[in-house]
Amino acid sequence: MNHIEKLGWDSSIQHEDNNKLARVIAVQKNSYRISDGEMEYFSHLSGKFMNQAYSSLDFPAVGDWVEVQKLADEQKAVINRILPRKSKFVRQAAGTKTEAQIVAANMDTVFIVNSLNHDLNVRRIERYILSTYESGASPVIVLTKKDESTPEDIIRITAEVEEAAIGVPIVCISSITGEGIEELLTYLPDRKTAALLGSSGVGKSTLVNALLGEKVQETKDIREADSKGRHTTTHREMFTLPNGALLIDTPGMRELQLWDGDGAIDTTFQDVEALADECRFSDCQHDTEPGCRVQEAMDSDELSEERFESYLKLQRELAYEKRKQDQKVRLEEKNKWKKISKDMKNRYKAR
Ligand SMILES: Nc1nc2c(ncn2[C@@H]2O[C@H](COP(=O)(O)OP(=O)(O)OP(=O)(O)O)[C@@H](O)[C@H]2O)c(=O)[nH]1
Ligand SMILES: [Zn+2]
Repeated sequence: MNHIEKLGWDSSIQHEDNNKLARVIAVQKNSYRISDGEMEYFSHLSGKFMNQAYSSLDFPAVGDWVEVQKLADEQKAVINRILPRKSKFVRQAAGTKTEAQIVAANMDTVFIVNSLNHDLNVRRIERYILSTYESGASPVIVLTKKDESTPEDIIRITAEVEEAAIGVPIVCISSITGEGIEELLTYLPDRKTAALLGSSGVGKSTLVNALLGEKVQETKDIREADSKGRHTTTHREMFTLPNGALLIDTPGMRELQLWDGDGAIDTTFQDVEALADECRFSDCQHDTEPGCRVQEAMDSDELSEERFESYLKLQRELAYEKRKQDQKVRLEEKNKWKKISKDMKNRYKAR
């Protein structure tokens, strides 16, 4: 097997020189740790790359495949470009600015991690499922801390989640006792990439350690004892598991804003969409129209009102985000041309 295949490279994709390929395994402040499956390199972006990067989405993220120039003796490399992404999980960065951030790239599966024992919010899970479909990956729901939950709680919570996650696998695990880990591994085959996503404290890093069989990720208890007061996973990283799968750990997200929404809402809310298809009027607003199948389903408790509310809310939010993005794209396009024309003027002056 080729070295880069160990990192999940799909060898059916032709590349002029496999020796120039590497995968981003960690993003630090101004550098990227990359691997070619044999060796790790500290790398930075080439000048040309920097000149052509206009938005945060143009910069490398964990899981990205990059084309590089290696300086093997020094374990350093220069990144020349990012290869097209087959999937990417995008979220709005913290703060108020509309700046998108890629949390993980080129993953096959997203593990939506939630803890069974506190603060489980099905509406938030719906949001994550939607974003996962948007990302181009398949969702799997992981409910952690099974060892701290009663069998009754597990049954009740799983049923609740099932209702909001139609067709999405659900796995209950404990990283302490190892329960459910075997089942989870069936979603983590050799050379496939998965990303762990979920709020802070749900047990992502503990799971990584359990899967690796060693402590590589600092977990909360250690961090709390740490006098420096660090309290979140500071560097997200990609790990190769003993079975050959690749796993991306990400820092906990407080909130998840929606990004782009093509078709993802239909998949996430296929039950609601199927009902809506049966309304008498094709432009039914599911409000007070006669022959509304959605209202009928809510009256007979076939569909929960909370789920329908959530559907409407996410739809509104998507429409809002879409407008905001369109505006941003227009602005970026304008700035890009401004920059290009300035570059040209400078070059002209230099002659
Ligand atoms: N009982 C029990 N506790 C767990 C389990 N998994 C994680 N924990 C505990 O939950 C706390 C948070 O776990 P972390 O792994 O640090 O959570 P995280 O999701 O990585 O958090 P961030 O890095 O902030 O995103 C720690 O105290 C863990 O020991 C589990 O399966 N059972
Ligand atoms: Zn209707």
